[in-house]
Amino acid sequence: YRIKVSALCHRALAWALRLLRGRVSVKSTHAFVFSRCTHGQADSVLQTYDLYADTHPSLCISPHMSGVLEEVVQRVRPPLVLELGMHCGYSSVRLLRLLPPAGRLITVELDPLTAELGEEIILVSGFKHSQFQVLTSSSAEAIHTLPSLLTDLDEGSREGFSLVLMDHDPQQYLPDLLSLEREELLRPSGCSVLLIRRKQRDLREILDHIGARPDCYCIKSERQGVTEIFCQKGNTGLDR
Ligand SMILES: C[S@@+](CC[C@H](N)C(=O)[O-])C[C@H]1O[C@@H](n2cnc3c(N)ncnc32)[C@H](O)[C@@H]1O
Repeated sequence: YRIKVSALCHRALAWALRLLRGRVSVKSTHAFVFSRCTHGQADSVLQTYDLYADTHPSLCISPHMSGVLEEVVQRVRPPLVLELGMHCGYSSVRLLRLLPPAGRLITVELDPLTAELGEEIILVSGFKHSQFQVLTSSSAEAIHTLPSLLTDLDEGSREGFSLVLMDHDPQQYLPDLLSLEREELLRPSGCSVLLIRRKQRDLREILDHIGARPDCYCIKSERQGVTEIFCQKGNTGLDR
């Protein structure tokens, strides 16, 4: 009983602190993580982020969402991943940590300062530029530059992305998915697209579209605010 009360008190205190501290601050998130984590250790960087998010407002994906994300990365073992909405690099580090040895992440962030600080955190986590690339632009602009970027990669990666994480602007989810399809950037053998839902209505438009295209898409799972859709030309709609 005492443990339950103490856990409740901790949660109430964390909630009150987050409320008092108000808006999300990229600089304060970066400064906290940079100064307190053990440099070179991705696990320490993630733990420090979690500590920060306990008592400050944060845009990073939640621990439950992280669990779903990691499960998908371990299952898909993607050689090439696209992340739309890098923010301070929290989900980027979660992705990079579990990629196969030759795996590569391309991550997109609209805000230049956020992109710069997020990139520094990814480097502090011990990852190298041979493993990831940050594109500082809107997702729509980035997608247009991707075909030429992919031609410089190895043969396996040139086939396209086998995992895409969308956690940027929900109004862009559908237009960006359509652009990725048009530019033939999704791996023909199949691509998992993870959609982060923060508000109930976030996915309405994209899910309507997916429902109307069973030849190309199926919904694989919807858990903890993360929806996984599987895209494949000639999809039979059967569970994979
Ligand atoms: C919710 S945060 C992403 C959090 C991140 N996935 C994590 O867990 O650490 C959304 C980020 O997407 C960026 N963003 C918003 N609209 C965008 C767009 N159209 N293109 C690229 N980035 C965008 C924002 O600047 C913000 O940093």
